[in-house]
Amino acid sequence: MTEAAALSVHAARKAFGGLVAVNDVSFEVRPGALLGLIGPNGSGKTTMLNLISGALKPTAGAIELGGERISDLPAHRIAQRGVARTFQLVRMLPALDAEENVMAGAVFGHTRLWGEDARKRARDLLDRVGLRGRAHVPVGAFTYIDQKRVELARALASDPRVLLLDEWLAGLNPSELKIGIALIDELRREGRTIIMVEHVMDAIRELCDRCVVMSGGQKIAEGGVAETLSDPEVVRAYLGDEDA
Ligand SMILES: Nc1ncnc2c1ncn2[C@@H]1O[C@H](COP(=O)(O)OP(=O)(O)OP(=O)(O)O)[C@@H](O)[C@H]1O
Repeated sequence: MTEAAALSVHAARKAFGGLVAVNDVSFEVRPGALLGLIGPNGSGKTTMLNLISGALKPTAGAIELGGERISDLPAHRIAQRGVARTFQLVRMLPALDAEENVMAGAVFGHTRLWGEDARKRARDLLDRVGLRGRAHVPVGAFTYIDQKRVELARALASDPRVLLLDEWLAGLNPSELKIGIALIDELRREGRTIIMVEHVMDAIRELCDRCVVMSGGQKIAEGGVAETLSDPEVVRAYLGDEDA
């Protein structure tokens, strides 16, 4: 890897029996960059995020965070080193209120805070994602976009070095989508390092510095967004039927 990479993936491979879901994929993310990870359904994107976060162990290859190998570590250690994520299907503790859910991120993640410090961080982040005054509502009572906001706040609560967003914009209506894109844009502007798996191409075009395209487990293209999205192989493998 180059010295400057925040995260680097070296020939990562994940096989589920005979199915190679991620097939020797390599890429890097520079500090402060927002990388889009795109590709058709089943191309291996979520598996790639699972390898980075440690939810799955690579069959081969390695992943480094700031030059240190993390791919041998269990998921909770990777979280402590500074990788936080949101999930394709929101995962939270529905009986707990928003503040408690976000505090959980502060307590278990990278920059560990306790007690009042964690509570203050949680309140600030809830304000930040647009949930001022709703800290004590159980998240089970929230609308879908508001649950997504809580999940984002939870992921941010540990001040992660790399944030992984797995289709965070999926399922939002057009006006919610604008709000969601603006929120991610704010994170980008404040210099967060982000990898976003996303099918919403407008968001990829608007937000990402670069993108990596996967198809059938392999990386088929990588580069600046405009040039990558006009690559004939990308259009054939993905955009032809998804972005018409
Ligand atoms: N735990 C697992 N066991 C077996 N096969 C799996 C497992 N997880 C994923 N797969 C398979 O690996 C392939 C890649 O799946 P993955 O979810 O990573 O794709 P994706 O690009 O994220 O798709 P989508 O855009 O639909 O979310 C698929 O064929 C999927 O069925």
